[in-house]
Amino acid sequence: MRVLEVDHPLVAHKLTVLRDKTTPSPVFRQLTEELVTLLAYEATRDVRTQPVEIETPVTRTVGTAFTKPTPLVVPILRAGLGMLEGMTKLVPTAEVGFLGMARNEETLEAITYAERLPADLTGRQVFVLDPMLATGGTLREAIKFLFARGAADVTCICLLGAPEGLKMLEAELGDAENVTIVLASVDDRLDEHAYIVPGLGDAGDRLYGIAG
Ligand SMILES: O=P(O)(O)OC[C@H]1O[C@H](OP(=O)(O)OP(=O)(O)O)[C@H](O)[C@@H]1O
Ligand SMILES: O=c1cc[nH]c(=O)[nH]1
Ligand SMILES: [Mg+2]
Repeated sequence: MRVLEVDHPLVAHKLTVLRDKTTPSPVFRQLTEELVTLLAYEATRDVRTQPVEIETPVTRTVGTAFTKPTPLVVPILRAGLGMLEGMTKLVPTAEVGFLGMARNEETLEAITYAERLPADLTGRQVFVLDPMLATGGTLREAIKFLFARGAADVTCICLLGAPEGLKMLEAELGDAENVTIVLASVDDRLDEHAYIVPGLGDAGDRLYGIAG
């Protein structure tokens, strides 16, 4: 498993405003989108491409095109939905599948309540979007699910991660060369409720309001 913490002043600045508890939802949504676009630039470095011959107004030349089938982007509902627009802006030809998952806040177990993905993901490159990697339970289940469907490799784009969650994923998937986690920051720790510290609070609530 590869972990890439993106070190860039634009990312650091936007993340600081995002963390601020006085930042209202509309600004939070806008910043999330902008951050994902910056992270996606790094996360797509190994996207599969092939040479393609084209004609410019001047001459014929060989350029680069995505290899088919195109990448599949999977936002994890709810909070991951706030990252979708930022990703598809950069990769507009990507297909999009959905996973609805929620962490039980008492047991911390991740449950899957919705799934709309191609039945066969054989050979597909998959980009998972979820802003928070706390205990890592949600991403572990999502990654397992995608490999069970045949995905070739999985890159998770997150805003924040906790060392505890990364350690757990490393222990479970450490040998997997086809898993990459790209984050804006690896924070300090989890608190007693398994919230990321310093974190940004509940990403879903800050994007969309309090869950029922
Ligand atoms: O690493 P974990 O400990 O599993 O926690 C992280 C998960 O918690 C949040 O979702 P949540 O369950 O709050 O659902 P929501 O997006 O609907 O708010 C977050 O978006 C992750 O999916
Ligand atoms: O800090 C955290 C942990 C889990 N889910 C969130 O939205 N935030
Ligand atoms: Mg939530």
